[in-house]
Amino acid sequence: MGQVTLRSLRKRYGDHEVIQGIDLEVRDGEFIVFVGPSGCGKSTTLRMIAGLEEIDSGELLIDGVRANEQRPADRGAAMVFQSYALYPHMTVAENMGFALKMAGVRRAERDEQVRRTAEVLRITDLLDRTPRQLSGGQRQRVAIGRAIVRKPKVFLFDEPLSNLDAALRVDMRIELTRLHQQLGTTMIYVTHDQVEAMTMGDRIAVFHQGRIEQVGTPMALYRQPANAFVAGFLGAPRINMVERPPASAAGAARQLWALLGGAGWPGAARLGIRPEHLSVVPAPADAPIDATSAQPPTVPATVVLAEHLGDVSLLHLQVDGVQDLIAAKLPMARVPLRNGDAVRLGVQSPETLAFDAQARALASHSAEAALHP
Ligand SMILES: Nc1ncnc2c1ncn2[C@@H]1O[C@H](COP(=O)(O)OP(=O)(O)OP(=O)(O)O)[C@@H](O)[C@H]1O
Repeated sequence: MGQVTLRSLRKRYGDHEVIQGIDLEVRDGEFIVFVGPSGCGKSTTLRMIAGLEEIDSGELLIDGVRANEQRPADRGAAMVFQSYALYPHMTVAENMGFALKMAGVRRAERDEQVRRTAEVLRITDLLDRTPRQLSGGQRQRVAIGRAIVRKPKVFLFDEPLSNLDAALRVDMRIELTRLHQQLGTTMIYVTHDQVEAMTMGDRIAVFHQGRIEQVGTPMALYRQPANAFVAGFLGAPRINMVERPPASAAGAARQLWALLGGAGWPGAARLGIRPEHLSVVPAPADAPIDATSAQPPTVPATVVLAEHLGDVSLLHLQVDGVQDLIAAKLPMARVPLRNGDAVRLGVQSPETLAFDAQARALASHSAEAALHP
């Protein structure tokens, strides 16, 4: 079993309350990702679960038993750090077997467990090396191996991939996901990388300023964020946020609001649309719009920056009277668009999100009808 319950958890450093009452139920066998910007309290929460930080108030339960006062070694949690924290003078095998040695496990049994774990992680040929003789990715595997041999109820990962280069991070993401499927052990994984969160977690907890904003599956958070912060944190490029235009705004700004279905959201202060839900076609900005045409409506825009990435193109567009640039993500444009080109911006998929003045998401109702009356 490896169920972790946080009840009204709080932590203060001096005058600064860095954890402001966190409630969370991590299910047995789940891979949950804590994600959020730097300083939002992810690591502190993880360290309180590990027993490396004291809990000021609230309750931590592991498998239903209060763990606030338990020593770290008695909690059944094993932590893997960003810095690997390997003993430099020990071999890989000694590093991996050290915790078992301290726990008084006999040599033969220790060696057997280290051998089996090394096979799972495919590092058998590295067992006699010292950490200095390993690459970053290999060191990280050893650090994970050292946690596995202890057969913990819960793995705690603190940004374990952030010292690796981009290609290796992708490999290790796959590796860790595979390991989770193989072991079935609860994993709590801290990262500020939204791609890791989206691809690895059964569920994601989005942290912000010492609180959890929302917990849910990656797709639920992506498609039904509770507020503008969660909507903006998941997804790259970020979701486009368009403020309700004042009556005096340029015609294009009001057209954009209408294009996004603003009429269906009387209480909305702003609308959000993801870059992949927009469409862009080349067009002279001053071409007359045929009001009787059956073509879906579009808005004139100008390409400020076109990034052609091979598979997709990212276009950053200026719409007259709209403060922020609008990002659109398209399959690599057949007609290559260049900086300065005039285009027409449309909506490909009617997945607009709406937020009130307090940045809370409004429930969807007639927005789709407004987009396609
Ligand atoms: N030992 C400490 N003493 C004082 N303040 C601390 C201490 N540890 C963390 N903090 C503060 O607590 C807040 C939360 O830190 P924490 O490390 O949990 O954030 P995080 O979300 O993990 O950020 P990062 O992604 O940058 O690691 C920050 O404002 C940090 O400066």
